[in-house]
Amino acid sequence: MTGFGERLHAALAERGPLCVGIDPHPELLGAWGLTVDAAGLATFTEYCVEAFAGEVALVKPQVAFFEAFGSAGIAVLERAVAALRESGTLVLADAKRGDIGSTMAAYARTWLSDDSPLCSDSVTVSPYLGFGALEPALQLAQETERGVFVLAATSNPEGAQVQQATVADGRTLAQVMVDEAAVRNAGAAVLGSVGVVVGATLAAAPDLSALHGPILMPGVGAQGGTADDVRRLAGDHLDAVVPNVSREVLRAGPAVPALRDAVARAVDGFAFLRA
Ligand SMILES: O=c1ccn([C@@H]2O[C@H](COP(=O)(O)O)[C@@H](O)[C@H]2O)c(=O)[nH]1
Repeated sequence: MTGFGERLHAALAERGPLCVGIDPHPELLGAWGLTVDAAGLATFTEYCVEAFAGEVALVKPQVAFFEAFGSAGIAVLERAVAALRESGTLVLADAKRGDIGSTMAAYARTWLSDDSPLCSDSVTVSPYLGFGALEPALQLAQETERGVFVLAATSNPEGAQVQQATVADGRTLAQVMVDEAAVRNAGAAVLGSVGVVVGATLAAAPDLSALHGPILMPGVGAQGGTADDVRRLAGDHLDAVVPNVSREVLRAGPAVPALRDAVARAVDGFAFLRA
Protein backbone atom coordinates (compact mmCIF):
# COMPACT_ATOMS: atom_id res chain seq x y z
CA MET A 1 0.00 0.00 0.00
CA THR A 2 1.19 3.53 -0.72
CA GLY A 3 0.74 6.42 1.70
CA PHE A 4 -2.66 8.09 2.12
CA GLY A 5 -1.54 11.37 0.56
CA GLU A 6 -0.34 9.60 -2.56
CA ARG A 7 -3.52 7.51 -2.82
CA LEU A 8 -5.67 10.60 -2.37
CA HIS A 9 -3.72 12.46 -5.05
CA ALA A 10 -4.32 9.59 -7.49
CA ALA A 11 -8.02 9.32 -6.59
CA LEU A 12 -8.56 13.07 -7.12
CA ALA A 13 -6.87 12.88 -10.52
CA GLU A 14 -9.03 9.90 -11.53
CA ARG A 15 -12.44 10.86 -10.10
CA GLY A 16 -12.28 14.61 -9.73
CA PRO A 17 -11.37 17.01 -6.94
CA LEU A 18 -14.25 16.47 -4.53
CA CYS A 19 -15.04 15.14 -1.09
CA VAL A 20 -18.73 14.34 -0.64
CA GLY A 21 -20.14 14.32 2.85
CA ILE A 22 -22.63 11.82 4.22
CA ASP A 23 -24.46 14.00 6.73
CA PRO A 24 -27.79 12.41 7.62
CA HIS A 25 -29.42 15.50 9.11
CA PRO A 26 -32.91 14.76 10.52
CA GLU A 27 -34.28 17.34 7.99
CA LEU A 28 -32.72 15.41 5.11
CA LEU A 29 -34.12 12.08 6.35
CA GLY A 30 -37.55 13.73 6.35
CA ALA A 31 -37.02 15.28 2.90
CA TRP A 32 -36.10 11.84 1.56
CA GLY A 33 -39.33 10.39 2.96
CA LEU A 34 -37.51 8.44 5.67
CA THR A 35 -38.21 8.04 9.35
CA VAL A 36 -35.90 9.82 11.76
CA ASP A 37 -34.64 6.67 13.44
CA ALA A 38 -31.98 4.02 12.91
CA ALA A 39 -33.96 2.39 10.09
CA GLY A 40 -34.22 5.72 8.25
CA LEU A 41 -30.53 6.35 8.84
CA ALA A 42 -29.67 2.93 7.39
CA THR A 43 -31.71 3.52 4.21
CA PHE A 44 -30.31 7.04 3.77
CA THR A 45 -26.78 5.72 4.12
CA GLU A 46 -27.37 2.83 1.72
CA TYR A 47 -28.54 5.29 -1.00
CA CYS A 48 -25.44 7.39 -0.39
CA VAL A 49 -23.09 4.42 -0.57
CA GLU A 50 -24.73 3.22 -3.78
CA ALA A 51 -24.41 6.69 -5.31
CA PHE A 52 -20.84 7.48 -4.24
CA ALA A 53 -18.96 4.17 -3.93
CA GLY A 54 -16.46 3.81 -6.74
CA GLU A 55 -17.54 7.20 -8.16
CA VAL A 56 -16.14 9.78 -5.76
CA ALA A 57 -12.52 10.22 -4.70
CA LEU A 58 -13.16 10.88 -1.02
CA VAL A 59 -16.31 10.41 1.06
CA LYS A 60 -16.66 11.98 4.49
CA PRO A 61 -19.28 10.50 6.80
CA GLN A 62 -20.09 12.96 9.57
CA VAL A 63 -19.75 10.66 12.59
CA ALA A 64 -22.00 12.82 14.82
CA PHE A 65 -25.11 11.98 12.82
CA PHE A 66 -24.47 8.24 13.31
CA GLU A 67 -23.57 8.50 17.00
CA ALA A 68 -26.89 10.26 17.54
CA PHE A 69 -28.61 6.88 17.03
CA GLY A 70 -26.39 4.99 19.50
CA SER A 71 -25.09 1.51 18.76
CA ALA A 72 -27.54 1.03 15.86
CA GLY A 73 -26.16 4.19 14.24
CA ILE A 74 -22.57 3.07 14.73
CA ALA A 75 -23.44 -0.27 13.07
CA VAL A 76 -24.75 1.66 10.04
CA LEU A 77 -21.52 3.66 9.94
CA GLU A 78 -19.39 0.50 10.16
CA ARG A 79 -21.20 -1.01 7.16
CA ALA A 80 -20.91 2.20 5.13
CA VAL A 81 -17.20 2.64 5.80
CA ALA A 82 -16.50 -0.97 4.85
CA ALA A 83 -18.57 -0.80 1.63
CA LEU A 84 -17.01 2.48 0.49
CA ARG A 85 -13.48 1.26 1.14
CA GLU A 86 -14.23 -2.06 -0.58
CA SER A 87 -15.24 -0.06 -3.70
CA GLY A 88 -11.95 1.82 -3.72
CA THR A 89 -13.43 5.10 -2.52
CA LEU A 90 -11.32 6.65 0.22
CA VAL A 91 -13.08 7.38 3.50
CA LEU A 92 -12.48 10.35 5.79
CA ALA A 93 -14.22 9.83 9.13
CA ASP A 94 -15.21 13.29 10.30
CA ALA A 95 -14.91 12.61 14.03
CA LYS A 96 -12.84 15.69 15.02
CA ARG A 97 -11.10 13.83 17.82
CA GLY A 98 -8.61 15.47 20.18
CA ASP A 99 -7.75 14.63 23.80
CA ILE A 100 -4.87 13.95 26.16
CA GLY A 101 -2.34 11.56 24.61
CA SER A 102 -3.47 8.32 26.29
CA THR A 103 -7.10 8.89 25.28
CA MET A 104 -6.00 10.06 21.85
CA ALA A 105 -4.34 6.68 21.42
CA ALA A 106 -7.73 4.99 21.83
CA TYR A 107 -9.33 7.36 19.31
CA ALA A 108 -6.49 6.63 16.93
CA ARG A 109 -7.03 2.86 17.24
CA THR A 110 -10.74 3.32 16.52
CA TRP A 111 -10.31 5.16 13.23
CA LEU A 112 -6.87 4.15 12.01
CA SER A 113 -6.15 0.61 13.17
CA ASP A 114 -6.48 -2.28 10.69
CA ASP A 115 -8.40 -4.41 13.17
CA SER A 116 -11.01 -1.80 14.13
CA PRO A 117 -14.56 -2.19 12.74
CA LEU A 118 -14.55 1.58 12.09
CA CYS A 119 -11.15 1.62 10.42
CA SER A 120 -11.13 4.38 7.81
CA ASP A 121 -8.52 5.80 5.43
CA SER A 122 -8.29 9.04 7.39
CA VAL A 123 -9.83 10.95 10.27
CA THR A 124 -10.29 14.59 11.26
CA VAL A 125 -8.54 15.61 14.48
CA SER A 126 -8.63 18.74 16.63
CA PRO A 127 -5.24 20.13 17.70
CA TYR A 128 -6.62 22.61 20.19
CA LEU A 129 -5.44 20.53 23.17
CA GLY A 130 -2.00 21.09 21.65
CA PHE A 131 -0.64 19.68 18.38
CA GLY A 132 1.63 17.35 20.36
CA ALA A 133 -1.41 15.63 21.90
CA LEU A 134 -2.18 14.32 18.41
CA GLU A 135 1.04 12.29 18.37
CA PRO A 136 -0.64 8.85 18.86
CA ALA A 137 -2.86 9.48 15.82
CA LEU A 138 0.00 10.86 13.72
CA GLN A 139 2.15 7.87 14.61
CA LEU A 140 -0.51 5.23 13.94
CA ALA A 141 -1.49 6.92 10.68
CA GLN A 142 2.14 6.75 9.59
CA GLU A 143 2.45 3.08 10.58
CA THR A 144 -0.75 2.05 8.80
CA GLU A 145 -0.30 4.40 5.81
CA ARG A 146 -3.45 6.32 6.65
CA GLY A 147 -4.12 10.04 6.93
CA VAL A 148 -5.20 12.68 9.40
CA PHE A 149 -6.76 16.07 8.69
CA VAL A 150 -5.90 18.63 11.36
CA LEU A 151 -8.41 21.42 12.01
CA ALA A 152 -6.53 24.63 11.26
CA ALA A 153 -8.98 27.38 10.24
CA THR A 154 -12.52 26.05 10.35
CA SER A 155 -15.49 27.25 8.33
CA ASN A 156 -17.64 28.36 11.29
CA PRO A 157 -17.46 32.05 12.22
CA GLU A 158 -16.86 31.21 15.92
CA GLY A 159 -13.59 29.45 15.08
CA ALA A 160 -11.73 32.75 14.60
CA GLN A 161 -11.87 33.51 18.35
CA VAL A 162 -9.36 30.73 18.94
CA GLN A 163 -7.76 30.09 15.56
CA GLN A 164 -6.91 33.73 14.72
CA ALA A 165 -5.37 34.38 18.16
CA THR A 166 -1.63 34.94 17.85
CA VAL A 167 1.34 33.33 19.57
CA ALA A 168 4.53 35.05 20.70
CA ASP A 169 6.13 35.08 17.23
CA GLY A 170 3.05 36.71 15.70
CA ARG A 171 1.67 33.67 13.88
CA THR A 172 -2.00 32.82 14.24
CA LEU A 173 -2.84 29.50 15.91
CA ALA A 174 -4.27 28.36 12.57
CA GLN A 175 -0.86 29.05 10.99
CA VAL A 176 0.92 27.17 13.79
CA MET A 177 -1.22 24.09 13.06
CA VAL A 178 -0.48 24.30 9.32
CA ASP A 179 3.24 24.67 10.04
CA GLU A 180 3.20 21.66 12.42
CA ALA A 181 1.46 19.59 9.75
CA ALA A 182 4.07 20.74 7.21
CA VAL A 183 6.87 19.35 9.37
CA ARG A 184 5.17 15.92 9.24
CA ASN A 185 4.88 16.03 5.45
CA ALA A 186 8.49 16.92 4.77
CA GLY A 187 10.07 14.58 2.24
CA ALA A 188 6.82 12.99 1.03
CA ALA A 189 7.03 12.00 -2.61
CA VAL A 190 3.77 13.34 -4.03
CA LEU A 191 1.58 14.64 -1.21
CA GLY A 192 2.05 14.01 2.50
CA SER A 193 -0.59 12.29 4.62
CA VAL A 194 -1.12 15.02 7.20
CA GLY A 195 -3.79 17.31 5.81
CA VAL A 196 -5.38 20.43 7.21
CA VAL A 197 -8.92 21.79 7.27
CA VAL A 198 -9.39 25.31 5.94
CA GLY A 199 -12.95 26.59 5.57
CA ALA A 200 -14.22 27.82 2.20
CA THR A 201 -16.05 30.59 4.06
CA LEU A 202 -12.91 32.37 5.25
CA ALA A 203 -11.76 35.83 4.16
CA ALA A 204 -8.18 34.55 3.91
CA ALA A 205 -6.37 31.23 4.26
CA PRO A 206 -3.27 30.65 6.36
CA ASP A 207 -0.01 30.42 4.40
CA LEU A 208 -0.18 26.92 2.88
CA SER A 209 2.98 27.15 0.79
CA ALA A 210 5.07 24.76 2.92
CA LEU A 211 2.30 22.26 3.75
CA HIS A 212 2.82 19.70 1.02
CA GLY A 213 -0.32 17.90 2.18
CA PRO A 214 -4.03 17.80 1.35
CA ILE A 215 -6.25 20.78 2.21
CA LEU A 216 -9.85 19.86 2.98
CA MET A 217 -12.15 22.81 2.30
CA PRO A 218 -15.62 22.43 3.80
CA GLY A 219 -18.21 25.19 3.82
CA VAL A 220 -19.19 25.17 0.15
CA GLY A 221 -22.92 25.41 -0.61
CA ALA A 222 -25.08 25.31 2.53
CA GLN A 223 -22.63 27.46 4.52
CA GLY A 224 -22.29 30.04 1.75
CA GLY A 225 -18.85 29.25 0.33
CA THR A 226 -18.60 29.12 -3.47
CA ALA A 227 -16.29 27.63 -6.08
CA ASP A 228 -14.82 31.13 -6.50
CA ASP A 229 -14.01 31.18 -2.79
CA VAL A 230 -12.26 27.83 -3.14
CA ARG A 231 -10.24 29.19 -6.08
CA ARG A 232 -9.32 32.33 -4.14
CA LEU A 233 -8.28 30.45 -0.99
CA ALA A 234 -6.48 27.67 -2.86
CA GLY A 235 -3.99 30.10 -4.37
CA ASP A 236 -1.19 28.12 -5.99
CA HIS A 237 -2.12 24.84 -4.29
CA LEU A 238 -4.72 23.69 -6.77
CA ASP A 239 -3.73 20.02 -6.77
CA ALA A 240 -3.82 19.78 -2.96
CA VAL A 241 -7.26 21.31 -2.33
CA VAL A 242 -10.23 19.01 -1.79
CA PRO A 243 -13.52 20.91 -1.47
CA ASN A 244 -16.15 19.16 0.65
CA VAL A 245 -19.82 19.39 -0.22
CA SER A 246 -22.43 17.67 1.95
CA ARG A 247 -25.96 19.13 2.04
CA GLU A 248 -25.74 20.72 -1.42
CA VAL A 249 -25.28 17.24 -2.95
CA LEU A 250 -27.52 15.36 -0.51
CA ARG A 251 -30.49 17.68 -1.20
CA ALA A 252 -30.60 16.14 -4.69
CA GLY A 253 -31.48 12.71 -3.20
CA PRO A 254 -32.81 10.18 -2.61
CA ALA A 255 -32.64 8.91 -6.22
CA VAL A 256 -29.17 7.52 -6.89
CA PRO A 257 -28.92 8.99 -10.46
CA ALA A 258 -29.87 12.43 -9.10
CA LEU A 259 -27.20 12.17 -6.39
CA ARG A 260 -24.65 11.17 -9.01
CA ASP A 261 -25.69 14.11 -11.22
CA ALA A 262 -25.20 16.45 -8.27
CA VAL A 263 -21.72 15.02 -7.76
CA ALA A 264 -20.92 15.48 -11.45
CA ARG A 265 -22.08 19.12 -11.34
CA ALA A 266 -19.94 19.76 -8.27
CA VAL A 267 -16.89 18.14 -9.88
CA ASP A 268 -17.43 20.29 -13.02
CA GLY A 269 -17.62 23.40 -10.84
CA PHE A 270 -14.19 22.60 -9.41
CA ALA A 271 -12.58 21.73 -12.75
CA PHE A 272 -10.03 24.53 -12.20
CA LEU A 273 -8.49 22.48 -9.39
CA ARG A 274 -7.23 20.00 -11.98
CA ALA A 275 -4.98 22.68 -13.51
O1 LIG B 1 -14.37 23.60 9.38
C1 LIG B 1 -15.17 22.68 9.19
C2 LIG B 1 -14.85 21.36 9.47
C3 LIG B 1 -15.78 20.40 9.17
N1 LIG B 1 -16.98 20.71 8.65
C4 LIG B 1 -17.91 19.59 8.35
O2 LIG B 1 -18.11 19.52 6.93
C5 LIG B 1 -19.48 19.27 6.63
C6 LIG B 1 -20.07 20.45 5.89
O3 LIG B 1 -21.41 20.19 5.55
P1 LIG B 1 -22.25 21.13 4.53
O4 LIG B 1 -23.60 20.50 4.52
O5 LIG B 1 -21.58 21.06 3.19
O6 LIG B 1 -22.24 22.49 5.12
C7 LIG B 1 -20.15 18.97 7.97
O7 LIG B 1 -20.05 17.59 8.22
C8 LIG B 1 -19.30 19.72 8.96
O8 LIG B 1 -19.33 19.15 10.26
C9 LIG B 1 -17.29 22.00 8.37
O9 LIG B 1 -18.39 22.34 7.86
N2 LIG B 1 -16.36 22.96 8.65
